[in-house]
Amino acid sequence: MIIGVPKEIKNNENRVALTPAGAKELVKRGHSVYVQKSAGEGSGFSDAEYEAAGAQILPTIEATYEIAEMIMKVKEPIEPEYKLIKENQLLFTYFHFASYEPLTKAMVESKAVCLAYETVEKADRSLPLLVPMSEVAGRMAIQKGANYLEKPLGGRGILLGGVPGVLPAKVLILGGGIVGTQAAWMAAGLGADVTIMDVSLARMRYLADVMPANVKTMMSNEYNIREMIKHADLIVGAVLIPGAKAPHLITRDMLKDMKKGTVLVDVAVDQGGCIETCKPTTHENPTFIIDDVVHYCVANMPGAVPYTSTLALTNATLPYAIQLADKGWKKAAQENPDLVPGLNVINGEIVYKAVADAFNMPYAMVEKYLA
Ligand SMILES: NC(=O)C1=CN([C@@H]2O[C@H](COP(=O)(O)OP(=O)(O)OC[C@H]3O[C@@H](n4cnc5c(N)ncnc54)[C@H](O)[C@@H]3O)[C@@H](O)[C@H]2O)C=CC1
Ligand SMILES: CC(=O)C(=O)O
Ligand SMILES: [Mg+2]
Repeated sequence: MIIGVPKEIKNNENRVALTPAGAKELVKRGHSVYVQKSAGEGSGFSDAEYEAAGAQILPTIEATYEIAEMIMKVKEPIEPEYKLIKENQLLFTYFHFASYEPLTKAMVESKAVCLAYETVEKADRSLPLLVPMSEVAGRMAIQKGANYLEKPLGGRGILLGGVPGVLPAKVLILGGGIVGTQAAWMAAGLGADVTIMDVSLARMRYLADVMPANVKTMMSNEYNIREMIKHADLIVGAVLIPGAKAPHLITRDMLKDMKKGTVLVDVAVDQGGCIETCKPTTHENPTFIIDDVVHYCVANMPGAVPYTSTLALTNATLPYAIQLADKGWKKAAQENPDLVPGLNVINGEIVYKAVADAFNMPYAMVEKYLA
């Protein structure tokens, strides 16, 4: 198969979808790998390293899309890329369709095959291609939150761990999945007073077992959330309903009940956000303030730590990329059920129900393409 790896063009997105080591694995199997010039630079991989691994370097993004049967990317295509995508081309990347209707419509119109990292799902319901980036973003959420709690950046001016004789900050985490768990470990390690809210009792039982004593769990419902936000210094949004738009657990009217200088880090912003007032921001302009509450809503947080993120992401994606390249998407999905829910759009039809529902668009059963 001919594989193309374009350079990411989203603001401060320094990750790349394939390392030289990954390129070598694909080339060894007889595939042709084309990497756009300097695509790996932000992650510390030179064009020469890709060439040494058997890949070929192309000068432009246009040439990379033009030649490829499968495009391997990190972030969802953004507007300038829409016109480069070809009918029947396989796109293997994050999409987060339910949060952005123009992308969904553009991919339907392209008649490409969109296989979304974030909805590839194993039999145990885990999301193997989301997990590594959620691990990164969960850990970063506390680094960022601690930073923006500083007074000159708009925060309350409170140190997460406190000091002897002064109480630590209160960290509230909405959603105790991968992001929430990693955020809790980091905040707890710094000495904060942490509460994780989730709707899954089983998950909270697990968390109560493994977390240190400064992490508590609490059922997530509107009543409890309204009470807890009054006392929180840092709130991390980390809920997910796979493929769907995130529910708004914190609504506009709740901001007035928060303390001045509270910091909100809505990691779930890529699925639309679980805080109503959160709108996607960039690493260049990561925050805005509403009602004296600092909002941090960067949709590609791991892009800022590409050395870690590119390796973590490609460790997970490469085995699936190899199956797709060896067999083509249809046979690969027939033989590996993890890939089936990854299919979101095929030949102009939405085949992932939560995406179709998000925009009241028509939905086709994916099975029709796998027969
Ligand atoms: N902004 C960024 O750069 C990044 C964003 N993300 C996003 O972070 C979000 C969370 O991802 P993961 O932790 O991997 O998901 P996950 O599936 O591991 O965890 C989600 C948790 O939310 C819980 N939940 C669902 N409804 C809830 C409710 N009403 N109240 C409280 N909890 C609820 C679930 O029970 C589950 O434990 C996703 O939207 C993901 O795409 C992930 C990586 C990077
Ligand atoms: C998961 C995701 O959206 C990211 O890593 O940017
Ligand atoms: Mg994202």
